[in-house]
Amino acid sequence: MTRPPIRGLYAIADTDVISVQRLTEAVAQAIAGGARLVQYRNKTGPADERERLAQSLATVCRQHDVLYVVNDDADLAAAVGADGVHVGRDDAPIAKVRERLGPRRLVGVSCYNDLGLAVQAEAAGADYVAFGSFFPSPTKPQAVRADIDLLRRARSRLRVPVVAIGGITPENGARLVAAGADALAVITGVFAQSDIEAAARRYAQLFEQRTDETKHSPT
Ligand SMILES: Cc1ncc(COP(=O)(O)OP(=O)(O)O)c(N)n1
Ligand SMILES: Cc1ncsc1CCOP(=O)(O)O
Ligand SMILES: [Mg+2]
Repeated sequence: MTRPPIRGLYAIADTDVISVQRLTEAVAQAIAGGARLVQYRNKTGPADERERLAQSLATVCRQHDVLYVVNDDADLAAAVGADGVHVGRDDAPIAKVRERLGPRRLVGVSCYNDLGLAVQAEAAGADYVAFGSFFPSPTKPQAVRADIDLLRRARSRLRVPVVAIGGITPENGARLVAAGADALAVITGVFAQSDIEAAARRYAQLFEQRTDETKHSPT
């Protein structure tokens, strides 16, 4: 089966934002709203709970043919049959993760505001790179800030898909898509909302229109 493309709403299900009791249902709602990728981000839970939830989200994502990525932990990603793992500067190096997961699973890499890091990540075998935070993030207020122009430069320099993250709303997200973001990674804007499905739909709609800056009017 061919894998869906890395494009659209990338919903990050963070257990600091959504309770473990509601997590699986919340992810199902985000998918119903149009999320095309899901990441499981659990920085604090005990090991048995982390694994149980990782498995539960794997099942929901598989049922809906949505890409499923585990944050930080390649062993957990492999254990639950996830599509891939996302790693940053405090996590295992790309080569180690690739060795652990083999050639078929996705490896996503945080590149913050650094195009050079992304060029290196692509050369090292990353399947996508992520930049941000583009806006103040309620989840990671101390995150380094990235400039929207970075997306344009990344788009023209890289072949791998480019993900934007950090404080993204349906309003400010349109500018990121227009500048070349293939996917918008969102926590608060989806999972801290009372109607998760409706919130997800507003992001998904940003990918339904052709918003890129090369768009031209008919002559
Ligand atoms: C899609 C996406 N982009 C960036 C991050 C951040 O990863 P990292 O820098 O490793 O920070 P933590 O999320 O682990 O705190 C991400 N998780 N997903
Ligand atoms: C994990 C991460 N890395 C940079 S910002 C961020 C958090 C994004 O969450 P939110 O969508 O709530 O700003
Ligand atoms: Mg990490």
